[in-house]
Amino acid sequence: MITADVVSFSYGRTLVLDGVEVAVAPGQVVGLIGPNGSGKTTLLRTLYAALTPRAGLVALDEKPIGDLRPRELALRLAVVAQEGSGELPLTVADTVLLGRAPHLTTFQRPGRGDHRIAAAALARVGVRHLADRVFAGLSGGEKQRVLIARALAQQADHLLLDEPTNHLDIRYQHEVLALVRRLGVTTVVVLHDLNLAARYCDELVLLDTGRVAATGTPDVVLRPEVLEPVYGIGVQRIATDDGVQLLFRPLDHEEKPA
Ligand SMILES: Nc1ncnc2c1ncn2[C@@H]1O[C@H](COP(=O)(O)OP(=O)(O)OP(=O)(O)O)[C@@H](O)[C@H]1O
Repeated sequence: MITADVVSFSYGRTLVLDGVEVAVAPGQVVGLIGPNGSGKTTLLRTLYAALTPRAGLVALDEKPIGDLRPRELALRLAVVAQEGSGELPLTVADTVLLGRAPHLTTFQRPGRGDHRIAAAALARVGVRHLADRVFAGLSGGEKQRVLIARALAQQADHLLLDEPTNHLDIRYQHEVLALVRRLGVTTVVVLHDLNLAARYCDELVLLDTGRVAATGTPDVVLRPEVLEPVYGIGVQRIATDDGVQLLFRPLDHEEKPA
């Protein structure tokens, strides 16, 4: 379980998170949604201790995250961040093997079991054929899938993902999020696509300029009266055989005479 308890954070004097509360129950997939600059990435970074809140507490199973040693944290929490993993001249196979590092002692090399786990992680995101390629030479979508494979190889019981569907084609947007759901690990995922959020998240946290504007199931949060004031866009909600779908229209356009 991961919780953010009345978390505030500032970059310099600018308050970017203001008393944010998030609680992710074991095995739950919680989506962080909200407009550009609303604080999603900043919140995610406080959840994996890359940023220290100015006030409030982030805890993993009720233990303050700041009290966990880096290796302990890496065994519990896998992260697929926006900033990627640098441009080290590593092969894809070696990049994914890095996910095994927290399971090894300082001078221990990955063993056969680690290679098997890394290969299985690559297969799960459909990029096993890229194993011998250099990571830096991959397309954006291929890189994204490899970074997700690295997180899977880490076998942590918490997973934090910042826009994991960025760069992915439509099929892999769904495959990756369906896979995340199937993993059954406690997950926080930043998503821009609200229809993906509707389909794959148990709960959503809607941020608006650093505050929680709404929280609850997709059915509760993804309503025109909730979304329109936050995003400033017209929202139509349609019930289909396949669940709720949202359609969007620019408000300005509608208000202007033809
Ligand atoms: N390193 C930084 N220094 C100063 N301000 C920052 C820094 N990183 C982010 N900010 C500001 O903090 C606010 C929240 O940014 P954040 O990246 O968390 O938003 P976001 O919701 O993830 O946005 P997006 O949807 O555009 O990715 C923004 O106003 C942003 O300009």
